[in-house]
Amino acid sequence: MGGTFDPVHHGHLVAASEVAERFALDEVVFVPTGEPYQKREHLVSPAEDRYLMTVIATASNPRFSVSRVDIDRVGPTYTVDTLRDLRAQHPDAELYFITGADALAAILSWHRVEDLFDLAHFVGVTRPGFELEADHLGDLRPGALDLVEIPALAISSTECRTRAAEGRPVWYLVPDGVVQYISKRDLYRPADAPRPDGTVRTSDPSPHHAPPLTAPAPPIAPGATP
Ligand SMILES: Nc1ncnc2c1ncn2[C@@H]1O[C@H](COP(=O)(O)OP(=O)(O)OP(=O)(O)O)[C@@H](O)[C@H]1O
Ligand SMILES: O=C(O)c1ccc[n+]([C@@H]2O[C@H](COP(=O)([O-])O)[C@@H](O)[C@H]2O)c1
Repeated sequence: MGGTFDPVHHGHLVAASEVAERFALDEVVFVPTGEPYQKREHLVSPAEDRYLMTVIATASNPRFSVSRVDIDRVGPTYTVDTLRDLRAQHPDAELYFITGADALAAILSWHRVEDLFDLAHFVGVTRPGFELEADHLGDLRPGALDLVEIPALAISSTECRTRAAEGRPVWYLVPDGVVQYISKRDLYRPADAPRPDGTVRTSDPSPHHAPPLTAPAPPIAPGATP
């Protein structure tokens, strides 16, 4: 399952879990994008932060793992490269690529879309506010896509970022460890916004690499804002 995961939220996790169950998948590999070129106009958090949040969010599920293939590749992230790299790492695996209805609607604009369906079977999951239609693939490859109805969770990373920026809670939209990571790294808050302790950040979080996590994040009581 590819995504920008800025931050990863329960909509992503439920989608992965539902598809894993439906297709009896052995493993779901979350692949945070390196350079999500179609989101360039927005400010995207450093790849290492998005990677670490995804590791934290998936750690409790033995069937979930996180791959660095996209964040370690230089240049715009294209799914055709993601799938080729994963295929090289797992030559005997049957690959499925999980997308939400919104991403699926734009799939014809993806780089080398004509090659994608040789590399993986595509699974589109329902998402509140978006139509899920096989027509989005045009007549590229009949049978290359399955559509799966999942429990509707109207959660988006945009909403989580907006809430965090405004000092509103993201508890229960994202896993607890991700709430703590957002707080620890001071993600999404405007640089001049006062923190809960009254201090003001003097510089943005490092643009490319998060500092090593040498100590666990201090516990934050539910109800406190990140
Ligand atoms: N609530 C959800 N339900 C189902 N699928 C989702 C949901 N949120 C995201 N997805 C899917 O997960 C994948 C990764 O999404 P992404 O990381 O861009 O999250 P997002 O919430 O869409 O982010 P943003 O709001 O920043 O655009 C995409 O295929 C997307 O369609
Ligand atoms: O290959 C492409 O051209 C392409 C264009 C847009 C998105 N994708 C992939 O779609 C997945 C979801 O992307 P996003 O931007 O909605 O987080 C992620 O794995 C992206 O790399 C891929």
